[in-house]
Amino acid sequence: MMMTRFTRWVGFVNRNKIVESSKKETSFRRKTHAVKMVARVVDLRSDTVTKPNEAMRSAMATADVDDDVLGFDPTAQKLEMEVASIMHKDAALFVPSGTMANLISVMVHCEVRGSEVILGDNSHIHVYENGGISTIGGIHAKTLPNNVDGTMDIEKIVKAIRGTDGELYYPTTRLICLENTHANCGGRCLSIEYIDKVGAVAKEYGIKLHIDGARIFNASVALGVPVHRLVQAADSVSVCLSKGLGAPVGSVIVGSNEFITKAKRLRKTLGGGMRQVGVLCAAAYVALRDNVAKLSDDHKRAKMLAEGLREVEHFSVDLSSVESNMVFFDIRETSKISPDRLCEVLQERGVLAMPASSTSVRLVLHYQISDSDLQFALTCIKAAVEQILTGETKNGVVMQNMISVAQTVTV
Ligand SMILES: Cc1ncc(COP(=O)(O)O)c(C=O)c1O
Ligand SMILES: C[C@@H](O)[C@H](N)C(=O)O
Repeated sequence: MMMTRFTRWVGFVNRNKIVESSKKETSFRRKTHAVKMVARVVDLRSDTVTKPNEAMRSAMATADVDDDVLGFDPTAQKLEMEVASIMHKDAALFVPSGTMANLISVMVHCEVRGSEVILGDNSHIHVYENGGISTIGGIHAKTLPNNVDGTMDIEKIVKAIRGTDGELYYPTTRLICLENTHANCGGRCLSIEYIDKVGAVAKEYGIKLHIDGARIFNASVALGVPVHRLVQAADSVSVCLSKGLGAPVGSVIVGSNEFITKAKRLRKTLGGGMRQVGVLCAAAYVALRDNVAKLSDDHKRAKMLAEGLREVEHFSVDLSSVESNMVFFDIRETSKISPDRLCEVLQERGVLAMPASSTSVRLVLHYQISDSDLQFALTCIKAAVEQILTGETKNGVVMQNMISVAQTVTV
């Protein structure tokens, strides 16, 4: 399960981060720190790894701010109005994370005790958000199988809906959650037709539709559909600005005025009411303004990467599944190469990647990955496979791009 591997892998990367030795050496070499530096790091672990660019930092430094709890922060309000307008929804609310955005959205829709939400068994809300909708929201999750394209069978959704007129022992379904693009299904895009059909089911049964739109702009660009049309059927959407758009922090929830009013109160309850939050919103505004247009390049590079990976005989890549900025590839068991080992060797070579399962690896493109980074990563991947197959030891290998720099520090 990616979650377990993901957590383990993050721990591995942190433990092995090549950092300047802080220990003052007492030996004759004490004036010298041997710092193993990797001259270049290409980070393909996720699109959450982007760092704020100069325009974002400058906007943060000069942001017009005020107390967003006692009144409103002008920059937060500007961002919220912009996102609401783009999504063609009444209102919007800035929150610190996509996880909180989803939790608040589900809790508002399912505010009556005994509520049930229908969601995918491979959805981010179900797999990676600590079960917050249950542990904090007291909401019952009814999971349905996610298909490889990120959808859930509509017939199964209809069958799963339990109304207020149900048996005394049934919870009441009040919400359906979709995810677009779908992270664990390889960044696949849910079509307008599918979303509209699910929306029609929700309306027919008097329940709500929430879209986890952490990468909704990726879906919009990949499908060539305006984002507001893609979310038209949704009662609420959580939009991550800190993924492919590259903001350092933050998501925005959009919905009706009534929904956002309730969401704002719940955000405070959950500790998400922030004071001069305009510092963060200023960067998010730059991300929204500048980076949507760059997403198509990420998608192109994802396809180029997938094509390059197909040249490695031990890998299998389904090119048709690469619809946005993610590439998942399988490693053939006959190769005896494990995803963990491959990612470990790649890290030594300056490429960061994430195991997705016991047989697959995930690579995620973002606007801070260049064409040259892509070629470098492919070269390192092929070299890493060769290294593992030939059993060369770490010491015996001239680590490509690995340099040792003796840094003399006068103590
Ligand atoms: C599909 C999806 N939804 C929600 C989230 C949660 O966002 P955050 O990490 O900001 O809590 C993520 C990843 O982070 C995601 O990939
Ligand atoms: C793993 C997950 O939480 C994160 N959203 C990612 O896709 O990297």
